[in-house]
Amino acid sequence: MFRLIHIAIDEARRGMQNNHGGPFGAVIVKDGGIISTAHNEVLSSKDPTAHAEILAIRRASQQLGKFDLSDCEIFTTSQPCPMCFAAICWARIKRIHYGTTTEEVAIAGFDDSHIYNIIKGEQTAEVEFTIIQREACLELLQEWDNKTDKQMY
Ligand SMILES: Nc1ccnc(=O)[nH]1
Repeated sequence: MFRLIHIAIDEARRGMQNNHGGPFGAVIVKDGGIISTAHNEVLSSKDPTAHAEILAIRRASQQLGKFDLSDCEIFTTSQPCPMCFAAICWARIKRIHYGTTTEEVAIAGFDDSHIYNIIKGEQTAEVEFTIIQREACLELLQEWDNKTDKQMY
């Protein structure tokens, strides 16, 4: 348990020292064995979605050859941001072990809490939403619904 979070911390530190991104690391574990490790690579990969948890999920899925990680747990140095939490939900990971909280991460300059507040309806997003071509997009959904060989995930 402690060993696994320390692997995430070491990974985060390595990424931070190499200027790959912020101080974040993650490890995905199955039956006590490490499936993947990752650190934040937002800066080095110029990818705003390259959070440690996202990269760890991608690598674990590749490693295990499946998108369902319900038999895995994630160890992450900080409480996942809403994007990563959503990715963890899509991956069906059932247990998150984290070190620092969203509030502590915000103090370090990484403010996930405002996104959580937007989702909770406590703050308005600085993003505009407009609905366009709803009928055409509904048609697309209907096509999926009618598809007989679809694979749900
Ligand atoms: N929990 C996290 C916050 C920000 N970036 C990350 O990679 N991870």
